[in-house]
Amino acid sequence: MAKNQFKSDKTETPASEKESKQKKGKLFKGPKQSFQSFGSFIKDEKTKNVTGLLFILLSAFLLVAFSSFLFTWEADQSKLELSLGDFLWDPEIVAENWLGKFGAAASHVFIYKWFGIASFIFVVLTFLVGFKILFKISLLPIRRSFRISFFGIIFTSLLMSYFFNQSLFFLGGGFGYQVNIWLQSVIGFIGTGFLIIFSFLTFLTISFNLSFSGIFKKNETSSDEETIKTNTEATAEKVNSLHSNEEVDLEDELAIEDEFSEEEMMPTLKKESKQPEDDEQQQEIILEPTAVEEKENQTTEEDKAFSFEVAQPEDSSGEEEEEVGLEIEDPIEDDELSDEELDSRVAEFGEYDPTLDLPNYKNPPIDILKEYGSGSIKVDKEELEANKNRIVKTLENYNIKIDSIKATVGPTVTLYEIVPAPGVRISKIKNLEDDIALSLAALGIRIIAPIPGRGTIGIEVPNQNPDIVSMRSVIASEKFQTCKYELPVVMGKTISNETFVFDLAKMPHLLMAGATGQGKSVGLNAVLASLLYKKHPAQLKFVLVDPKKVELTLFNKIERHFLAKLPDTEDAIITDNQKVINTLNSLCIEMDTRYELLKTAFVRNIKEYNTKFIKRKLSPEKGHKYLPYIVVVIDEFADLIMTAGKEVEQPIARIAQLARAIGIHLIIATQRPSTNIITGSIKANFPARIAFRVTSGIDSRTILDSGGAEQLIGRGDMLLSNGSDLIRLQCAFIDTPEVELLTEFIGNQRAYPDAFLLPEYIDENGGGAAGDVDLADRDALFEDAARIIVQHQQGSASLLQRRLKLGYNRAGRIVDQLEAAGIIGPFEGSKARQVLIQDEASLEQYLNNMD
Ligand SMILES: Nc1ncnc2c1ncn2[C@@H]1O[C@H](COP(=O)(O)OP(=O)(O)OP(=O)(O)O)[C@@H](O)[C@H]1O
Repeated sequence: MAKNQFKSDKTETPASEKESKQKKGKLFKGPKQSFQSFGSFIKDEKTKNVTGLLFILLSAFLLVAFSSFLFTWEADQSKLELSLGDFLWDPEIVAENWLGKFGAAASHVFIYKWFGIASFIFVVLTFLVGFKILFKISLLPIRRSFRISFFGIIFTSLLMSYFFNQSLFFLGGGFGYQVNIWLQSVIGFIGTGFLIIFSFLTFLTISFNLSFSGIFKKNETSSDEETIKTNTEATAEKVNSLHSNEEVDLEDELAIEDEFSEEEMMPTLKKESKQPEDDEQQQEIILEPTAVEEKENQTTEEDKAFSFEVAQPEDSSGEEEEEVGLEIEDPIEDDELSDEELDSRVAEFGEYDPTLDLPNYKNPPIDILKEYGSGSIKVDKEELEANKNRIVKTLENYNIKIDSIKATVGPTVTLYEIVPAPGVRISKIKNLEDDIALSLAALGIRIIAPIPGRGTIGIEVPNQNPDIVSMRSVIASEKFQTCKYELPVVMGKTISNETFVFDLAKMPHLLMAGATGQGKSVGLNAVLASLLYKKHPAQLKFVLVDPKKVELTLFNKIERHFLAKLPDTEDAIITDNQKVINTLNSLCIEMDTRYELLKTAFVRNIKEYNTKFIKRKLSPEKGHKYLPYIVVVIDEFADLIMTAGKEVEQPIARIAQLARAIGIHLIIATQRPSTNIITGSIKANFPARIAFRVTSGIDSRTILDSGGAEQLIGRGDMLLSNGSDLIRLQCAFIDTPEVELLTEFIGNQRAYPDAFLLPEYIDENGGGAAGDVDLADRDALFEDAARIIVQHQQGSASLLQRRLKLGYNRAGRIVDQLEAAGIIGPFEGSKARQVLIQDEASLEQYLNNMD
């Protein structure tokens, strides 16, 4: 195997160590040659193929023989009652079974004498084994299938004999018959029945984790809003009782993780995605052609040139972007298990399912959210007509002729799309942008000249009766429910009334700005709610920074489900500056550790890493673990930058620059979008920006690099820029009581014992430098650490953390000691330290001399 070769190429010692490791635990110990050659015969590919074929043939043989037995058993029975030897070898005797005497004899033994029709399970088992050997594919987990089959055979045999012990004796077979007779003599017919039921339920409980507690529970996702409210009133009681049990239960669940059936391993998200959606259809507006025709009949010649059309909504969901990944240099360590061994591990235990940490966790039901507005758009024909006339007239005043005009009605604004007459230059209209806006004299008019890629001119005019886009309607939309994004966010609706969903993982960070009271907090809540509706606590963690201590406080209820915090801190929601600085630096450490993990796993990004981990291709013994996404939300960013300045800007810029591949995403919100807050380095790393209404064109340019946000009408009217495109959206509305219900629903469920702990960060200024290290007082693991560092030729604390299972502090101290001892070089920023000793022999000598 190439991977193993790499390791053995590198140094001799690890290779021989590894060989001995590989041999350990194998069937034949000791150096005996004959065993080894027998072993290699068994492992030979041809032997495996022939064995696989034999098993499949055997399975086919048994299937045909057993099936035939059901029809021919009576005919063959009398002959078989002779001795088996006579039956097989006497040429006078002819068997009716389709597979002759062998078929008759095999079925007689399996079905009649042993287990009755349960013997068909042997057909399945032999097939599974044969298929696995031949194609190296496990159709079902083998060991588990054997376990279940063992019980299945015994149980079916008993059950069949219990019911058919007279008439159709063979259904239960000799085993079932004898055991039934004995049981019925001991505990009677009814008692035997009870025993069979009991053993069946016990089997289900053990093998499939059958839960009786769920049987009478009502289905929470389908319950109506009333019930949810009542449930939440009973919160305190439930929480208390939950808390007292949860740690023990959690451990139990983790211990039996591998015993879960495949159904139970399905993520809980699926339930939500089935909810029917109808909003999209409702809100598609089609101006009836007849109405237009009627109108046309009444209009003048000139008017005939203009008609209203409603554009078909286009799919504006985030396009697939190419993943930006990390470059992989030399591999450091390899997987010591072969592909086959890995496959069999997956076959045996099933894929790793992170959601089994909290298997009963339910995503919030949609009923928690309220429906605002009508949910459908009423087109006011008069309004459309009046606006059209005003636009045409205004343009005429500037001598601009148009060919056609069509209207697309959105929830809060209507887009009038104009095709200018031939010869009219778009630049002319562009120059008159402000004058036209002034002539139309309405707040919120935005002129897009030209609409990118279309060569038409757009004029957005606010609707007189805007409709509220409720969070409920967009969460329920099919687009959101069925989207397979890593971090799906449903922000609201586009101008063509289409639900707008994007993948935060691809953005990969978000900057949100807007003057006070224009919908920023609602927007943040919409982002958080979207993620909470789709993700399991094992898949996502939030770091929440809220200097105002009001906006995000509601989310403290979900601390032990979804929040991340520094070790030894009380509250997960961060409100003071020093803690923000420590947390951001801690995230940088987390980022470095994750990069290390990705590198050792030979993958480019978190998605690939987790996929590999789920397939059990990364061993937790080597420090690998399932990595949840981390979304960092910083509200009131301006306050933070004003007080902490560079100290926060630097780690933020670093995370923004590098964290995409390892699943850390930033959302920064600010009221004051001035250039000293949204600095160049921040802007450069935040291609995705959202602007709610701002007070000036300058602010708009600071956020979006273009004007327009000052023309918005507020109340969630927003512009989203993703690099090149600028999209106008109506943000979905979610009110505080809804957020409260949402967090309560999650908070009331069983949780992790604590919030997700980020790595400890020691303030450089407070920490001791390598110069202060007392080498006489070396850490007990100093020598082991030195060996690991020299073996890998990589001086990093995170390597030690993983290899020696150390906390960040202790690993950091050992690194300082290694530096003081001259084994590694000084700190070099984000790069690993240089290792000053080249091989293990020199190191051993060096360590001896140290003593
Ligand atoms: N998407 C929306 N749809 C309808 N109304 C909205 C929407 N967003 C906000 N509003 C209205 O605007 C009000 C203010 O919104 P929000 O609290 O989000 O503003 P803000 O920008 O966060 O203000 P501040 O910065 O002062 O906290 C809300 O109470 C609501 O009435």
